[in-house]
Amino acid sequence: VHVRVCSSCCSFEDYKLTTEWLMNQTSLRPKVAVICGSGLGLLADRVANKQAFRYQDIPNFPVSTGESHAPCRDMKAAWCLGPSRTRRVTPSVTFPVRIFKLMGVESLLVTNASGGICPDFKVGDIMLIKDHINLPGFAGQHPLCGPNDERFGIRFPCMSDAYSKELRAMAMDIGSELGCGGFIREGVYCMVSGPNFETVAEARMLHILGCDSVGMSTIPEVTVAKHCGLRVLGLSLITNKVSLDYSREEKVNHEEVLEIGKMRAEVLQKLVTTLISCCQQSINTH
Ligand SMILES: O=P(O)(O)O[C@H]1O[C@H](CO)[C@@H](O)[C@H]1O
Ligand code: HPA
Repeated sequence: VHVRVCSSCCSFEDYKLTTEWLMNQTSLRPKVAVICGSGLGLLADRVANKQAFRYQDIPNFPVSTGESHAPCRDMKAAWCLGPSRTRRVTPSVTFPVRIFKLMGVESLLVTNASGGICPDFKVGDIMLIKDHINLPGFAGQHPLCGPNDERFGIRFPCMSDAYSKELRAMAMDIGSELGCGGFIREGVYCMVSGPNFETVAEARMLHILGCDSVGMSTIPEVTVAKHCGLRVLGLSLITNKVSLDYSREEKVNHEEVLEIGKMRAEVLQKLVTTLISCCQQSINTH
């Protein structure tokens, strides 16, 4: 398995080859792409007009190496990346994002599971990601490290508006129409590298830093998407409450994360499918 160290480790020709291969395999040209988080693979089941590819069949695509902490996710449906065995800090997770861009995608919907830090959040809430803190990025694990390819974007991209305000407003409206406005929130997502869940001291630090939820993914994809000019919407399902208190007995585990994903699958499916058509419409009318 060839694991790329950062997005610049692939040449533009590598990206082009993969794009051309995919475009020769399908006549579908979606404008919206979706990346599914842990336990959220069912989102792909509702995609109409599906054509599925296995990662290992796609030239240059990062291949998953195992059950956990693997560098990529399965491709479940057209321009819809299925859930990981966990995508995290390994930068090859961003390879598909540039392929989306070259294939004509304009908006990216990312979903993930995360632990709620904001005391007001409840398990099962859906947090629209308003902003993020890229902790691995601070430590030098950044998907845009290395030489910059101007054909994708500029050397020093602005990230202050990484998550589209317009798409967030659209998600809020759709959520209310679908009757789930009561558990849609907005907040700041923080990425840690994992794979362990946070200690109480770490969780307290994240709280002080202004994080509303914490997970181990998404920011590399969003950073690369923003760099190459995609509009991004991030939906984070709060699957557990992060312990900010030593007296709390409950212990978080991955099974619980997947379980809550299943519990919210139907609502998220409806939300995401409606969002896809509204995004598509807003692109068509621009
Ligand atoms: O971010 P996604 O892939 O949804 O997965 C989340 O769930 C896993 C932990 O249970 C971690 O990988 C965390 O990042
Ligand atoms: N911490 C980090 N990642 C997570 C969590 C969490 O509590 N829940 C789901 N993904």
